[in-house]
Amino acid sequence: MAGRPVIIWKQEVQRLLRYGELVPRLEDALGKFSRRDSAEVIQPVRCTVPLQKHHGFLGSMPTYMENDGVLCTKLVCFYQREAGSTLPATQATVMLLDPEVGNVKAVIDGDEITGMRTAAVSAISAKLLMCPGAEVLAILGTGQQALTHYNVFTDMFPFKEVRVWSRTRQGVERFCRSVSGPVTACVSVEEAVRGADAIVTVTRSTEPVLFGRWVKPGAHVAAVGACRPDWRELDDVLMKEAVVYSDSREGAMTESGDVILSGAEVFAELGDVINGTKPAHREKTTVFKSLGMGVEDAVSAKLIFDQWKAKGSRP
Ligand SMILES: NC(=O)C1=CN([C@@H]2O[C@H](COP(=O)(O)OP(=O)(O)OC[C@H]3O[C@@H](n4cnc5c(N)ncnc54)[C@H](O)[C@@H]3O)[C@@H](O)[C@H]2O)C=CC1
Ligand SMILES: O=C(O)C1=NCCCC1
Repeated sequence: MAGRPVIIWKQEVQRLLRYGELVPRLEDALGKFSRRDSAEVIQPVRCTVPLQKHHGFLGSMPTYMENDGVLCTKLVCFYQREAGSTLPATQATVMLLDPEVGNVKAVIDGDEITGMRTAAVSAISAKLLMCPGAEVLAILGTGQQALTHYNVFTDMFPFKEVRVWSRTRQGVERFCRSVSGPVTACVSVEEAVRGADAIVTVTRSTEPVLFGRWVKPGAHVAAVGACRPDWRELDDVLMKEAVVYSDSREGAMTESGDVILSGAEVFAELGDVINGTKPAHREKTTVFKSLGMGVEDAVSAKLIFDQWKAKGSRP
């Protein structure tokens, strides 16, 4: 019989997961996903159950990577919170299973994984699609994802200025206090994004907050929020003018209001660019529409579990 699953809590995940190791594994996983070889990766579009009374959704994200011996699923609840709510926008748990026997090997806190792997994939999109010599980054939103995006973007790229905008002054002030590097607080989205080379949208908005008329031609946008078919963060002008990339074409066509409601075409997946089967249009305005994928959680969970076994849990 299989032993009991190990439980890996948030502090352990924070100790074990490092962008330097995570980013190359995510690039590899995105490439494998886009090859659509079912002997390599099986990852359906997220199955979502509405939690109508609570204005939320339960998402189930199973993934099997046969050659890597990884069987994993994430359960994530995400909500449309009232302005001012102190409850989290998302809560996640990741389970790593033994594909041969079927037992759960590890139950891992999913919040840190979701924060770090989402930001790391956005940074990969910028690595592939942002114009060379980018100097200004703008972040719209000041929650969990804003923080992980700030950390990995400033780690991977030499921005001269990072601007941040939130709906509330308190949100921006809290964010500025929580980051370890320089940041410029902005009072409007327009002020934050005018002239920016890279823009990250990490809000819970269900209406467009970023308008194409403010976006510098050639800028790269990583659009992370609005993960329901009737939710928006970007307007039609931006969606139609930009070359649109996504993590999963099927995911974008099923879950992204920005893609579905604007009628924009998804030009390529990030994995297609990584595999060299589609070009990276760095010279054009680009949008990476992120929905989040099970393969990203699966490689993160394997990395954490392998590290946990090698280094042991903290006494
Ligand atoms: N693409 C992906 O893989 C993932 C996407 N997400 C999505 O990313 C977004 C941000 O997530 P977290 O940072 O965890 O949430 P959070 O609740 O920590 O932060 C959300 C931010 O959005 C702001 N906000 C809320 N309503 C707004 C509105 N109507 N207009 C403008 N700003 C508004 C809040 O003030 C806050 O600054 C959410 O939409 C979430 O569902 C989260 C995880 C993974
Ligand atoms: O991939 C994820 O994890 C999520 N994506 C969309 C919103 C909630 C979490």
